[in-house]
Amino acid sequence: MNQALQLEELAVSRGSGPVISGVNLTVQPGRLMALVGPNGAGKTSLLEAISGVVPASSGSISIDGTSLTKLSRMKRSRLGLVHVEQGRTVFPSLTVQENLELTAVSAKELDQALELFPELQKRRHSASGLLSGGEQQMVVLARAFAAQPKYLLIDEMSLGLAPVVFLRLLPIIRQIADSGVGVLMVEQFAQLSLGIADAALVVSGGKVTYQGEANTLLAEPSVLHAAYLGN
Ligand SMILES: Nc1ncnc2c1ncn2[C@@H]1O[C@H](COP(=O)(O)OP(=O)(O)OP(=O)(O)O)[C@@H](O)[C@H]1O
Repeated sequence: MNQALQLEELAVSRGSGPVISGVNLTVQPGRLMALVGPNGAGKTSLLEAISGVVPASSGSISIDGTSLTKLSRMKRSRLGLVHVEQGRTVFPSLTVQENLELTAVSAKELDQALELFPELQKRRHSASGLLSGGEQQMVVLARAFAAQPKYLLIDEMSLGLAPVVFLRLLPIIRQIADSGVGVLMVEQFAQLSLGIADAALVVSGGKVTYQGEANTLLAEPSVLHAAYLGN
């Protein structure tokens, strides 16, 4: 069986009309793909179509050979697809541990998720609303990891964070991929996300304008620039 999150000729329409078309991609377990592109390119819409927040207008989505295209959001998550949506926050009155208990498969997964974040272990019994913005994003990420995803979609983890705080999260996202999770990460800080990624996908104007090794884009900024411009 083909172990991967796979999209074939995926298209998405929103109120304004088509926003994504003809997307083909494969994310394998243990691999990290950075999805970058200009504002309004359709990156969030693409993640939302994969997890089932919005329907795909055509094309197919599958994980490990099982088609997701017609499945509800809940069924997709039961198959191991976890989506950290843009602007997702903690439940502030719940402690760190209680936030993780909402998704953790068992106490073992909860502890494994906390092991990724020594900062959170120390604050395990603190109300999450009392944590810093960066620590709250760690709770969001830990909560996603505690759900034991096979494939993880992460949308703009850096939103509202100082770059220095985001820099602390990047190696943890790499660690999550190295533990065997396939990660597709949308990020406005293209260079930083490409720096930890294996593969890159650039979307501009709703179409894929680059797909390949992340290193190639880091080594050739002109290729990245051209892809952003839709060339
Ligand atoms: N809920 C919605 N209803 C109608 N149109 C939408 C909706 N959300 C997004 N769009 C439109 O879809 C297009 C793609 O937006 P999307 O948010 O997917 O892009 P993006 O690449 O994630 O942008 P950004 O980097 O600014 O978040 C835009 O033209 C946007 O106006």
